[in-house]
Amino acid sequence: MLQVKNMNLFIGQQHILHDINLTIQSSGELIGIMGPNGAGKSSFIKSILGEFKATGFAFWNDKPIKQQLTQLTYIPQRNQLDLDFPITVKDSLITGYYQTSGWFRPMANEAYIKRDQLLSDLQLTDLKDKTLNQLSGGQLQRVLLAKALMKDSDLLCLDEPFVGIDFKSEEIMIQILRRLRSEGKLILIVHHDIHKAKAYFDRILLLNRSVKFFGSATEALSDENIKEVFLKEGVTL
Ligand SMILES: Nc1ncnc2c1ncn2[C@@H]1O[C@H](COP(=O)(O)OP(=O)(O)OP(=O)(O)O)[C@@H](O)[C@H]1O
Repeated sequence: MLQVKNMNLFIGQQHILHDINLTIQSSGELIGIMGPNGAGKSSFIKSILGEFKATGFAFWNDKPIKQQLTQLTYIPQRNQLDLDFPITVKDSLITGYYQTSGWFRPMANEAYIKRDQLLSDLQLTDLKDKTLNQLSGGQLQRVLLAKALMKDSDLLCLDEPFVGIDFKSEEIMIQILRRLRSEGKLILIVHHDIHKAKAYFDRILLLNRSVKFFGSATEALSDENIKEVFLKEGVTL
């Protein structure tokens, strides 16, 4: 269960998040976090994961999230990554394994098996010897997901994973995310494309500095909510 209580975030003089209260009781769900540009969607994810110093509380299964960060998965926006370090796809997945197990533990055989399975699941096997800076946006996003899945966590947070990627990569990723949902994982995805949201998400959190709506994807994206949350800000659909 994810619980966020009285969360407020200030950056300088700006009040970015206002009194966020949210409880997500779930045994496997895809949750979209949506709202107009500048609504605070990324800030919300960063606040619950302790990257931004918000007031209030964020709990995962009744324990503060900050105390269990190594067991949770966060995939930031691709444009926030430094791709200058020439690491290969296959080695990148190994760093994902060490992030959970600790750098000084020997690499277990099962980790290699898991890596090869994930490379196959995300259709990356043919790209395994390429360096990350040789990949297209969609290929790189698939690598980030595969790397994150080297860790076996029950809460996954992805920030705009589908922006600027090819159709095939999006399809491969959504199939994997649905599989994770069926395995009982809670998956939070910051997303902006209203058209695909109903097909992708079970529930949607509409955010615009405060919680505007939280409920089924169909209800969240009613004409009234779209007008209220998105169009007021001048966003064109
Ligand atoms: N590191 C930061 N320093 C200063 N201001 C920030 C920082 N991160 C976010 N903000 C501000 O917080 C507000 C919300 O930004 P945020 O990126 O969370 O919104 P968003 O809903 O994810 O937007 P977008 O859809 O455009 O990515 C914006 O006004 C932004 O300028």
